[in-house]
Amino acid sequence: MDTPTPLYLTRQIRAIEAAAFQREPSYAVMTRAGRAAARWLDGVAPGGGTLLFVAGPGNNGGDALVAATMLHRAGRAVRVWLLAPPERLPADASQAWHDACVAKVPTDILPPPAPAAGMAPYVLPAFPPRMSAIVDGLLGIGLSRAVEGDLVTVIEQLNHAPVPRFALDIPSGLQADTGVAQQAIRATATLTFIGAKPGLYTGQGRDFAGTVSTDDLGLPLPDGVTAEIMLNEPACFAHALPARLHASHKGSFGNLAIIGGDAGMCGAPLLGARAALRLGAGRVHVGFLNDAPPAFDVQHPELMLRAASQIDRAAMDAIVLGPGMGQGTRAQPWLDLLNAGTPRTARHVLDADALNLLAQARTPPHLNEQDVLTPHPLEAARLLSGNIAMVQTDRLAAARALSKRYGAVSVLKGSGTVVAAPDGRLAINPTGNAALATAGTGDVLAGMTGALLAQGMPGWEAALAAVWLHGAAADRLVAQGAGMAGLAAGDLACAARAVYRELVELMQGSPGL
Ligand SMILES: NC(=O)C1=CN([C@@H]2O[C@H](COP(=O)(O)OP(=O)(O)OC[C@H]3O[C@@H](n4cnc5c(N)ncnc54)[C@H](OP(=O)(O)O)[C@@H]3O)[C@@H](O)[C@H]2O)[C@@H](O)CC1
Ligand SMILES: [K+]
Repeated sequence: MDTPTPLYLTRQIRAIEAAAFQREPSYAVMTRAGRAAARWLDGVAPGGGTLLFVAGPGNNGGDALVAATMLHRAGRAVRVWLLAPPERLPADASQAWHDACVAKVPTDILPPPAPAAGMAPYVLPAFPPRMSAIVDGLLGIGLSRAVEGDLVTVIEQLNHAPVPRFALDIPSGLQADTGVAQQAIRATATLTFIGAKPGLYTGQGRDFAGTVSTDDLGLPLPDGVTAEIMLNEPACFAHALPARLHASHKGSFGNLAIIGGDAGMCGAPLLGARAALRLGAGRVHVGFLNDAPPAFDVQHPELMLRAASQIDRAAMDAIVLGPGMGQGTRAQPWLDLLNAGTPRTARHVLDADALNLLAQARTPPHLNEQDVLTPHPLEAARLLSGNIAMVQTDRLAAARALSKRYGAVSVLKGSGTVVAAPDGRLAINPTGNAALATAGTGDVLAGMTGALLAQGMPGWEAALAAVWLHGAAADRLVAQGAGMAGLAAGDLACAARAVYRELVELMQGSPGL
């Protein structure tokens, strides 16, 4: 199994670059970036037409110029639009411009976009005839402020061109550390240099970056740079997946209770419980807060349904609090039981209204690194006494702050779910898609997390595995034609089971489930 992919913040990429520039000329590194880009474009960009390279005022434009020159020399039809005065380019980009001119690459120098939109809108020239793709070398990790003025119009026009767009390093306008973008190139695919960046995978990154490939340009990590953020891949959690020995019984795979289901919301804990069953929990109980709990689940009579008050808390290995729980008087005592001084054995997953109650708690409950919080951005904002914009502006920082404040693993849901541990570990999940934007998928995730905790996985690995499997299940369903629109949360459990089985087979080399 591959080692997990590290994600680097801009300051770390700069440190790697700086160390490299001590050993070799910076233009040699740019040449490698341009060559990597040329090779990549040769493989992914449609042939038979002109590749339009759009180069900006910095070294990202330099990468584009080097790639365009190499492809031109190799006989591909290219054209470069330089949206900056050549005499003001930084040294390496200037060298790349010089080399492009010497090689007689077809180029046009366009007026630099003004920082504030003028009276007349900035209109790009007509695209080259038979243009087959646009290569985005406008802005890279040197993005220092929001995209404004004429550049907004330029990006809009490029985004409207009816051809694929290929971004070099990062789609122009996307913030590499956070995945925030007001306006950015909407790329079909991105080739990122030196190391992958978190902003390509979370927030708006997934929508703008398309398929991401990485070329490390052969640069080693210098002393003092360590990966603080990982891409959540099986290598991050597979070692902790529960083993399933032949001589085992239902007690070997844990007791899980899902507590919730106040009046009118009985479906939520059932969704979680069904998913937990499919992820291997030994016994799954559902404790309903409403007065008339259903006697059994027609779809899954294996589940044990009862009033929440009849759940034997001490017998549980894991408890999920929150699906359909509401914030009524029957819900609060379940949170109070988490106060310091109240003994408990079960690890807890807190979801939905359990999180809203947690946010209102006067005395913070006693949570630890074996417990998992699964907020969406609004719940996270409440937990951090902030607002959604604050959370979404830096999802990594928000997830880290949640874990620090509450002492538990936190799973900040949304595009590019972020998982944080109280000790500072961070991961971004690459699986999942917009089909998950439907009611009940959060209940399913909470149930899956509870199932893995009940089977003894540590909090960090259980959260990573549940998030990855949940997203991979949605990806599989969509690939099979179930969605994007219309995927039902209840569809996820069996797909997650199939993905889980394949993962275990991959790990063990034989059917494990
Ligand atoms: N040197 C090398 O050998 C290597 C370089 N590499 C490549 O270089 C890239 C980094 O290059 P870079 O540092 O020059 O920054 P880049 O992203 O091109 O942009 C800077 C320019 O944009 C401007 N600008 C910023 N924000 C703006 C905004 N909102 N709206 C408008 N303008 C804005 C900014 O202006 P300023 O902030 O200075 O006013 C400045 O002029 C990196 O992503 C990778 O592709 C790698 O291949 C490794 C080898
Ligand atoms: K770019």
